[in-house]
Amino acid sequence: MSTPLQFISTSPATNLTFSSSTKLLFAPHSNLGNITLPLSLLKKTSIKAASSSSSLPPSNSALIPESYCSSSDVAVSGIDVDTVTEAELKENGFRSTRRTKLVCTIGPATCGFDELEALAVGGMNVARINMCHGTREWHKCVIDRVRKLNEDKGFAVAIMMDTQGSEIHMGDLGGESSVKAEDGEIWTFTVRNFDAPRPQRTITVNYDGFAEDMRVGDEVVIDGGMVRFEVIEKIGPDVKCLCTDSGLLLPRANLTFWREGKVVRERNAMLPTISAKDWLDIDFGIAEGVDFIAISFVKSAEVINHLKSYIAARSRESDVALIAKIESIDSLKNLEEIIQASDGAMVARGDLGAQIPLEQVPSVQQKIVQLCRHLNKPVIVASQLLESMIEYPTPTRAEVADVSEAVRQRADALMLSGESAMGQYPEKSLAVLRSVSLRIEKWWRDEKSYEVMELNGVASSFYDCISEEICNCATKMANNLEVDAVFVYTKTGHMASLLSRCRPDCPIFAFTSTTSVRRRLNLQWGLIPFRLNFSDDMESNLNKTFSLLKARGMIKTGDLVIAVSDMLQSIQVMNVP
Ligand SMILES: Nc1ncnc2c1ncn2[C@@H]1O[C@H](COP(=O)(O)OP(=O)(O)OP(=O)(O)O)[C@@H](O)[C@H]1O
Ligand SMILES: CC(=O)C(=O)O
Ligand SMILES: [K+]
Ligand SMILES: [Mg+2]
Repeated sequence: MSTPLQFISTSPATNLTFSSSTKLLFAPHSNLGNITLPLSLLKKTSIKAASSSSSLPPSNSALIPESYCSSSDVAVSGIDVDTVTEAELKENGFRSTRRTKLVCTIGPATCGFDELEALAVGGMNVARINMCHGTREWHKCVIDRVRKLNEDKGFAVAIMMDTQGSEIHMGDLGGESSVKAEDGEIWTFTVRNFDAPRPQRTITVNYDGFAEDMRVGDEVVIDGGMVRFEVIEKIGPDVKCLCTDSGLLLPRANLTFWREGKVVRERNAMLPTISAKDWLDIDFGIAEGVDFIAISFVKSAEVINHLKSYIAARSRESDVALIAKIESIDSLKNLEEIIQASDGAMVARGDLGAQIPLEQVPSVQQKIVQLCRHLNKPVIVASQLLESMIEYPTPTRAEVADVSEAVRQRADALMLSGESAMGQYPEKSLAVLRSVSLRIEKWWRDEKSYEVMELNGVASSFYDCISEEICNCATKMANNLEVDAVFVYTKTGHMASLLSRCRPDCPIFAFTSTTSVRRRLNLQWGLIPFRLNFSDDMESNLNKTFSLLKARGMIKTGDLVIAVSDMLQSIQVMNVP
């Protein structure tokens, strides 16, 4: 079997002049040095959006002027472009666009239209809803709002639904947002339900076998160590515990149990990964057409495969991607097969840090990030990235260092949890993630000092193998020739992810004909996804793209581009005519 492999150099490329493209390389970016003034960055964004279309008046409620980014605009131009990326490209040039993607958990602090819009303008690529909290009606409302904003304002925010999972957790504190437990206090953990108000210093637990399974002397660890108790007495359904480490108890916080210095796992092992409530939430997610479902406390590849066949049976059209949350000891034991079976993974450091010693979390994070890249699956680093910003407007130095490390590891995406769900400074937190990402990405490009990762082959067929080689070569050429962008024409998104996996120095413009593929690509490092109708004729695809993007001021004559496609399996190098 032979597949035609085209290696075309179109005429403008035969006399390549690098000077014009290299000038773009390190365009000064006034924001980059500023990681402690997130507010000014957000202001800058709104000015930027307004000024890039100078004839339009700035809108006061919307950060991007309405007429600048209306969906009719998008339709007329024949290409769906993310208005936030477009503004960023125009201002900073290709080389300085952000490569690391940002996920924001939506909660009471950010569920309003204005707040959601501010996050989208601030660079949110994916909105996460956590089914541990809130009602399905509440989540539906958030999904509808994000969709409406995408439609009206030309954003491309994808939606990720995160399942509750069936680990053991506390009840909801009778509506209180938090309760303080102090050292030396005696609290009761119980499986009883209360109709009347919850008695003082009483915590309900969702696991019926709780009182039976506990032993005097066991340690009860809340939310991975935010609060600790020691079991002192068992009385029927009640377990009396002494608080040994004071702290705030949050509604539905996770519980782990330690005996003789080790996590007790037997009882967790008996719980299903996907609970009855999770199945209903998954049905809801499929019906709402969410882009990603993140599965909490995955223990094996089997559950992912099972869910995939369930989704396929329920809806042939559905192409929801499954993200495996790595947050338990069991998931670490079966790491490779779980990631292989999934469409991506999340390093869920919150619960993970409750199950393994905290000092092991950094090396496990690096291992998961690297493994995901080898296996060509997007990976999200999550939890406590900017925890102090729930309360304070600036991050700690240690938090900035943690974010930097995740960017340096070249994770696909970073995630905000409480910072954006219920914190006081959601937009500032996002601005910090954005500016730290940009700064570290630029630093690594300038230094060229990052370790070159030898990537193993991932192809499962000869055809795939060709695609993979094309992407590896295109990346090498793009870096050596210092091109402005790689263009990829991809139906399924696969070739775009193979390019992303190589982490090239320039951004990747990914053209795909379906909206759902485009939104899914939003999670992947360095991809700028566009929706475009294209044919099998690369020459006409390129001409069409060039004229559409030139008309929008996103590229200009002379820009150096490498184009690859998964229809023709070709590589072309050219200057924009
Ligand atoms: N939809 C929501 N409604 C109310 N509060 C929420 C909502 N989503 C998140 N929160 C708040 O934000 C906090 C952090 O959110 P996050 O999604 O990280 O949840 P979590 O409960 O810590 O657990 P996990 O991420 O492990 O499921 C939560 O503890 C909760 O207080
Ligand atoms: C995100 C999540 O579930 C965790 O960190 O535990
Ligand atoms: K969850
Ligand atoms: Mg978790």
